[in-house]
Amino acid sequence: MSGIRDLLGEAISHPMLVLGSILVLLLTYPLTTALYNLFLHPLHRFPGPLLYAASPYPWAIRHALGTSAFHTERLHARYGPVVRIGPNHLSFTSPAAWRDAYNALPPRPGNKAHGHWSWPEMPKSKTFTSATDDQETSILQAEYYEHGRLRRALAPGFADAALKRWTGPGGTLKVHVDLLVEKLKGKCRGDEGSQGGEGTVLDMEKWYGWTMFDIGGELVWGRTFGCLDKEEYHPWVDFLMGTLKAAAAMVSIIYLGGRGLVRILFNTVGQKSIETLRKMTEEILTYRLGMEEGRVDLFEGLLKHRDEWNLSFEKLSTSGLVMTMGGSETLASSLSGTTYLLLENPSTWKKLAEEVRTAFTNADDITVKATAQLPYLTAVINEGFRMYPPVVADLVRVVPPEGKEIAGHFIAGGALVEVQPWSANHSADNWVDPWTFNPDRFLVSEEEARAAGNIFEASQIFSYGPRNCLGRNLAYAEMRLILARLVFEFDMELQDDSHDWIMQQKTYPLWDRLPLNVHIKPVMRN
Ligand code: HEM
Repeated sequence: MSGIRDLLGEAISHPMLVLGSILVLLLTYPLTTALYNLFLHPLHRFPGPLLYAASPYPWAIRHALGTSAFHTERLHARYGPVVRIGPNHLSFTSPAAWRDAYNALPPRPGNKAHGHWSWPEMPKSKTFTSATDDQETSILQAEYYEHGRLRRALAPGFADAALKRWTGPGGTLKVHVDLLVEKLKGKCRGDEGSQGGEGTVLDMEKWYGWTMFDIGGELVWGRTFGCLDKEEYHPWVDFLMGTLKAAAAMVSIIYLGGRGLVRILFNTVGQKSIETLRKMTEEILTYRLGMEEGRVDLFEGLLKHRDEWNLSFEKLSTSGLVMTMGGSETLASSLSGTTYLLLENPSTWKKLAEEVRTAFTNADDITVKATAQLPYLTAVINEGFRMYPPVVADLVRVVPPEGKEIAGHFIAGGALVEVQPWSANHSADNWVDPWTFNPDRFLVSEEEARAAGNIFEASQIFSYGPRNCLGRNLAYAEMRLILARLVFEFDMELQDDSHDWIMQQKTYPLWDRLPLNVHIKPVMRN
């Protein structure tokens, strides 16, 4: 006994031996974890690169760098419709996966009452939705019961009656589209008195962004941000867009188990930014709260329940912020992406111009209702959504404890699963020539398209199921109105420096859009 004690004492007193033991321990843990992930983990049979199966680092690093969505698509092209992109993380591309992972779960024994303990839907992964535990939740992060309540409260703001009011004559949308067109014509005129016959080169990405945030400001906060007028982003919008990269990095850190570190970052270096955002939002929200009751906008539904549900100032701020970003940033992407795709494929622009310019002779006749009758315009929008989905990834769900079948595979409880719109929308399993911008594929019925190899159901850019996008109809209305009006008013040509615009960008997982330089020239009419 004393021999062993002596031996241990001698070992501990030898610094090299102590250092060596610590090193071995440090190496053993990740090594055994990697071996477990590769050979014993419940997901070990799913295909994917060994490094991604063994360790969460490769995915996390790519996510923080904004390259994970493009890379996941390449992995699907190599490994098929299901790929293991992290030790406990699967990505799917098949349409069935949308249904299986995002729909409400059917009632099952022990789950009849949909009580608090049950899993009525696969919940969103908190790694992706909540950076800290003390954050106020918006509809995006809210859990099942709170989510249902918030969704019901917000729904009237998205109903047809509200939509008609904004899109009709004198409505917010029309006013802003008129302003956009006037501004662009002004830019083309340049010198006073010129008719703008030569046109000019503009960064359309910015013009779309300014327009969409001005509309978003009106619909959520009751006033425009004045971006179009000033031709620059409002500081609040600028600030919010600047946080996307940091948010992606936070997700990566949490993915690696560093939630504690994120909390520390929030409470130290992040404090100044949080305080700035709080102050700016306070001013905007105070203005909205001072407006008359009973407004028809996206926020009123929530305000109606303010006292009943004891909604805090923070809670209202977070909700307004999420709706502004969700409704404006996404549409700025779609308008920019669709314009780029049309101009990169001039025959599609020509076909759309023919349809719009034949249907209308007067700009005032271009309404949401009238543009809904243009089949090629709708096909262009759907194909633009497919090829440049504004939310490329990160709609991650957690499999319930008992496990679940997804797209024909049994997945163990606790696994993270997702369908990444970028991958599903570029999969050759779902589309013929997936990298070709071909709006014609959307001109036929769903059955005919399927027979030809195009599965419409695979493109779910608004997500799927009870948590899908509330703003879908509004998004279509805005896309139709703005695209039709611009095509009616202007000829456009892509500048050389904007070719290959999409693939040069990063995703966080919203697009970090680059300037889209377009030569625009007003269409001369008698
Ligand atoms: C092309 C445009 C748009 C796209 C691609 C889009 C996409 C999405 C996606 C993918 C989600 C689900 C997010 C998640 O599960 O975490 C979502 C939710 C949501 N979107 Fe949109 N969106 C668009 C436009 C809009 C607009 C114009 C509004 C209006 C403000 C809006 C409001 C919302 C709201 C309130 C939710 C939360 C729904 C819920 O959780 O029940 N979106 N959107």
